[in-house]
Amino acid sequence: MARTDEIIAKTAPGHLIDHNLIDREVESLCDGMVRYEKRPAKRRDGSVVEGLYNAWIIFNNPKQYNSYTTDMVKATILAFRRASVDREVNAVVFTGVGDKAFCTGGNTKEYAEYYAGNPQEYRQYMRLFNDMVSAILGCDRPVICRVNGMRIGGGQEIGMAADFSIAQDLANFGQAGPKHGSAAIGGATDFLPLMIGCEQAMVSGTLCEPFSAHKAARLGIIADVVPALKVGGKFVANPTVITDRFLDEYGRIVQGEFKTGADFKAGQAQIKEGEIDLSLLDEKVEELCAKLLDTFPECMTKSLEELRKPKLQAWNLNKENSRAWLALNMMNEARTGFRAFNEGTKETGREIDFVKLRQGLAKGTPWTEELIESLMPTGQK
Ligand SMILES: CC(C)(COP(=O)(O)OP(=O)(O)OC[C@H]1O[C@@H](n2cnc3c(N)ncnc32)[C@H](O)[C@@H]1OP(=O)(O)O)[C@@H](O)C(=O)NCCC(=O)NCCSC(=O)C1=CCCCC1=O
Repeated sequence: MARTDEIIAKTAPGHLIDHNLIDREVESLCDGMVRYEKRPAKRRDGSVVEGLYNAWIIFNNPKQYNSYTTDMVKATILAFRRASVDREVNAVVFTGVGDKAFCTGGNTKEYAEYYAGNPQEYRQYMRLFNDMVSAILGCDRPVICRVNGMRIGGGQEIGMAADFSIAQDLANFGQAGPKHGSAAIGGATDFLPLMIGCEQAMVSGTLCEPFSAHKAARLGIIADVVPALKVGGKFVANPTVITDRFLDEYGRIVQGEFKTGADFKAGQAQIKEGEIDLSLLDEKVEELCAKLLDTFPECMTKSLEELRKPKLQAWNLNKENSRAWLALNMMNEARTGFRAFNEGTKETGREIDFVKLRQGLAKGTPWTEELIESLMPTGQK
C-alpha cells in the first residue's frame, strides 16, 4: 500500500493557479501599517508542522492605538483574501502590535481632517470598510481575534466579525459612536444583540461605557481570557477588575466589573509596577490554532459558513443602509464629534458639551459652521 506522502508526491499538480486579486505584498499598500506574516503551524504537542502555517494579520499603528487608516482598510481586505486562498494556511490570527490596543476603530485624525464635511468621500471609504468586515466574515479559514489590548469602536466591530476572540485580561471592550459623533452601525448593532443579548447590546452601543475582558468573557463576546500582568514574576489577574467573587451582598453579579475608588487606584498602581507579558495569550492562541488544524478542512469551512450565518445575515441586511447614513452623518454630528476628539486635548477634553448642543437644537438652532466651531472643546475657553 503506497504511503500518503508517496501519493502526494505522485499526484500533486506541477502548477497551481493563483487566486489572489492582485500580486502585491499587503505591506506595500499601507507603508507596513498592516503586516501579513505566515507563521509555522504547530501540533498540540508544540511540534512544528511542515508546509502548513497560520496567517497573522497585524495592525501596526501603535501611536494611534492601532486605529485603521483608509490604506490600512484596503490592505486588510487583501490580507484576508490572501489568507483565504493560501492553500498552506490553517487559520488567521488577527491582532495588533504591542500590548495596549488591538484596535480603536477608524482613524479619528483622518476622519476629522479629511472626511468631516465630505459625505461623498466617506461613502467611498465606507465601501472599503464594509468590504473589510465582509472579508473577515467570508474568510475561508477560521479567524481568531488575538485581543492584545483595548478593542474599541470599529475595533470592537471588526473583532466581533472574527470567529473566535481570545483576550489578555487588561484589554477593555466597548463602543465610541454616540460620544464621538457616530453610531456603532459598522457591525456592532448587528453583532452585539446576537452575541450578548439586546439589553446588554443597548447599554454598550448607546452609553459607550468600556467593559473589562473578564466581563466580555462572562457576557460571551470572547471565547477565553488570560492574565497578562506579572507582579514579582507571577501572573496575576487584572487588579482593577473584580475577579475573586461573583455576587455582591445584594446578589448582583459583580464578577468582571471594574473596582472603584481606592481599590481601582491601587489596581492601577499595581499595573504600573508590574510587567505586561502576552505569553499566555500566545499559548492560548496557538492551542486553538492546533485544535483547528486537527479537523477536516472542508468540513471546518462549511461549519464556519453555517455558524457565521446569524452575524452575516444581520450584517448583509444593514450594511448598505448603514454606509449611506454614516456618509451623510459626516455633515453634522460626525464632523463635530471627530473634530472634537482630534482637536481636543487631555486638558480641554476631547468631547463636546452634549447638553449645550441639545439645548441649542431644542430651540431649533441650525447646524452652521459657527455652531460647530463653538462646540469644539478648545472653543469653550
Ligand atoms: C478611550 C480611548 C480608546 C483610549 O483613551 P486613552 O487611554 O486616554 O488614550 P488616548 O490618549 O485617547 O489615545 C492615545 C493616543 O492614541 C490616539 N488614538 C486613540 N484612538 C484613536 C483613533 N481611533 N484614531 C486615531 N488616533 C487614536 C490618541 O489621539 C492619542 O494620541 P495623541 O497623539 O492624541 O496623544 C480613546 O483613545 C478614544 O476614545 N479613541 C477614539 C475612539 C474612536 O472614536 N474611534 C472611532 C470610532 S468610529 C468607528 O470606528 C467607525 C467605524 C466604521 C463605521 C463608522 C465608524 O464610526
